[in-house]
Amino acid sequence: MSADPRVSIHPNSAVLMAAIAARLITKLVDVQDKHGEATVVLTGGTVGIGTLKAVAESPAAPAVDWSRVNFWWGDERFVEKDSSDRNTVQAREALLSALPVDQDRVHEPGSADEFATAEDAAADYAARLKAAAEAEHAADTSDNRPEEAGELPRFDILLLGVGPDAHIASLFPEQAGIRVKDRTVVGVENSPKPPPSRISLTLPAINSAQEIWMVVAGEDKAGAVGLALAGANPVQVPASGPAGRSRTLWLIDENAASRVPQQLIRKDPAGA
Ligand SMILES: O=C(O)[C@H](O)[C@@H](O)[C@H](O)[C@H](O)COP(=O)(O)O
Repeated sequence: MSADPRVSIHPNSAVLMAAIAARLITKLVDVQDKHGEATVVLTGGTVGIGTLKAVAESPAAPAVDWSRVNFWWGDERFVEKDSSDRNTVQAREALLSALPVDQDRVHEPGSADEFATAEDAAADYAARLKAAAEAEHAADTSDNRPEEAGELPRFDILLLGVGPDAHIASLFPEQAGIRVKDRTVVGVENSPKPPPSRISLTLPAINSAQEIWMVVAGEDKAGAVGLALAGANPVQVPASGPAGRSRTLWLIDENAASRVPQQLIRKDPAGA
């Protein structure tokens, strides 16, 4: 389990999204130098999508070999595939359609015109994650190759937005999804944030990631951020649950940081 979460505070949401984009580009280049490819788990939401737009506008974006980036989503709305409500549609419009990505490496969760229920789409997404884990395991020639492939491929960076109610992905306070420990993906039928039907990685799946970046802006999130950094129970405060294997980074603006007790602001060692 990673050390305590680190916090990097930026003056406003525009600077925050540009800074996250710069970090993401650099991190993807570093991971590709080490592994030959990189895997990022994207999030929906204002900051999540705004960050992708900032990547698209960055002159440094071509430094990443986008044909060797694997894209997954932390959650998705269970609606028609081409609906503007889809996180994947918004991600394609913001960034992916402008990049030379390998479509075989873009793993979109299922949609309502492909599956009968969110639960069916969740089972399919879990199966595809497991297949990716097995392919990665088979290709691993390193000395520290694990015995078993496991259920999930290596997630190098996993981005998470946070709702005003402290939800992450589509895991909401006190709902069944945040309590699931024995599955990687769940269907959600009663999301308080519309649309109601969704697919979500579970907290154990989220916490399999090497690095988790919590990307949050706005005064309306300050309470959730304060409770999460104070270590509240993840069932009541899902944003308190994420803990990356090597790093958990809160990338927030000053408004979102406004109700975090100063002693809980453990600066990111690299500085803001
Ligand atoms: O599908 C979704 O709705 C998102 O994945 C969700 O978890 C989002 O990240 C938060 O609700 C924050 O969204 P905002 O940044 O727009 O408040």
